[in-house]
Amino acid sequence: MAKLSVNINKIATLRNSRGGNNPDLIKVALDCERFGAEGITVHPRPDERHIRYQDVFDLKSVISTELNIEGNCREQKFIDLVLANAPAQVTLVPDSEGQITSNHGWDTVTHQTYLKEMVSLFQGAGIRVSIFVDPVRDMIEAAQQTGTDRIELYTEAYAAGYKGDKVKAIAPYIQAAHTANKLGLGINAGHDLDLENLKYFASSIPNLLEVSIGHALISDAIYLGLENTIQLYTRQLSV
Ligand SMILES: CC(=O)[C@@H](O)[C@H](O)COP(=O)(O)O
Ligand SMILES: NCC(=O)COP(=O)(O)O
Repeated sequence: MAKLSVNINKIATLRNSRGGNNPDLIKVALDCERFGAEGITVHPRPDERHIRYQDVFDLKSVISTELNIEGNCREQKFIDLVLANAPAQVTLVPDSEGQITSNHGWDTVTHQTYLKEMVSLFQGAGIRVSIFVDPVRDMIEAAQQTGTDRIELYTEAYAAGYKGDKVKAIAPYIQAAHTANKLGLGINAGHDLDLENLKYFASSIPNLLEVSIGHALISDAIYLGLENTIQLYTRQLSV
């Protein structure tokens, strides 16, 4: 069964909107674990508009599940943050400056030499590495050449297509998973996964190891409560 890693960026966004400590990010992370999440994901960005760099240090010292730090390794501050905290996993995402949210995977063909260096740097510090990619065969094959442990499939296109034609929407992801499995790459996935589209994704992708979910899960928690919501999401994964 794939693990659920809860992305708590949105909790930090809410907290930062008033400058105080409400909601308390650390308490929410610990509660996510208590309610059944098997990992905590954060995606700090240089403007610290949601997760602050200090949050990562604070989280690392208290959480007991896997910490997954996502972000742009072109930023030296990001590299330093990851190395200083040695999370279970770092996910390399090619954010451009000022981007509202992630909107594409790495071009692992063009940037293969650079990514190889990054993978080796983080693995040398004992950190598992995952590279955020679109479900495209060439990108997955080139990702494997970097020495990465895993890929994270960028699921925005799946989520957008799910309502219209879910069979068509999942097809490139199944192909991508077969390629990754053949190459011995672990498979994570994330972006815009929600209570409606998660079960079909999880049951269609062979050897899915982890999903990271933030926006929809935190939004659902407003109506359903955090404990109930996390349990509903983990239930979708038990396929
Ligand atoms: C890589 C990815 O898809 C997520 O980490 C997403 O970027 C979350 O970031 P926001 O919460 O800022 O949208
Ligand atoms: N890696 C994806 C992630 O952490 C959360 O994405 P979203 O659920 O906020 O779209």
